[in-house]
Amino acid sequence: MKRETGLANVMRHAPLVAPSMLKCDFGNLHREVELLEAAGAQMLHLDVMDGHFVPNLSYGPMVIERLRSLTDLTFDAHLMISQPARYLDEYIEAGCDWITIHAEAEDDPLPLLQRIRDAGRLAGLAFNPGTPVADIEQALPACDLVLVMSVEPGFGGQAFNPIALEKVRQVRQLAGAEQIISIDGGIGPSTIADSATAGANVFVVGSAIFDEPDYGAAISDLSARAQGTVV
Ligand SMILES: O=C(CO)[C@H](O)[C@H](O)COP(=O)(O)O
Ligand SMILES: [Fe+2]
Repeated sequence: MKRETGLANVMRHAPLVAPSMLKCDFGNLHREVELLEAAGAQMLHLDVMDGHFVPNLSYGPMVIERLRSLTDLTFDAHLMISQPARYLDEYIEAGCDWITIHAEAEDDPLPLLQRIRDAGRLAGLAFNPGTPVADIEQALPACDLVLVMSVEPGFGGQAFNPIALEKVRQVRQLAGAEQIISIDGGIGPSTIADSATAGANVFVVGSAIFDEPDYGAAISDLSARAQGTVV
């Protein structure tokens, strides 16, 4: 199966639920990927943490490269790392399809976003709850994806910060209907519908999938809520 990295994939399937591999069983990654594929997941959100930009460590390009050999699902890499310019090529070579850097990690994200696009990947820019939309506005034309953090980055299982809803609304207004807007942190049955109404079309979900016994049921329920078919 050919991997789809283009915007068309999102628009065809929107809204998309992106399981966050921060909350999976790291001792059994192959099994987790199989379960997610069987559950109908179309992408994996890969949270890369360096213990410096955020106070937590997760995994890096070597683990992602091994995951790449296990699945054709779209890889949505969320780089919570300092100096992303220094490490970017490793994530490109590891097979990440969407690559998101943090606005707080780069004074001028434009050259990096361009490097990601030049590599044929989707270029994403993430920003924290404390960062105003005005700080990323200039970079919007260079972004295939804008990732609005609805928790402080670094850990799964945190409570959703509703400040993200207003930011999603602002980004949607500034960037238009075609923009991929992802929301990340504390997304679950009680927060996904409001996030969709605000204008998000990709929903990163860790706890609300991996804490559930049936990943397929969880993803179906969340997708239905995002589409407004469950109230
Ligand atoms: O980027 C992240 C944390 O920095 C994760 O993607 C996010 O927290 C997902 O986990 P949960 O749904 O449990 O909040
Ligand atoms: Fe994330």
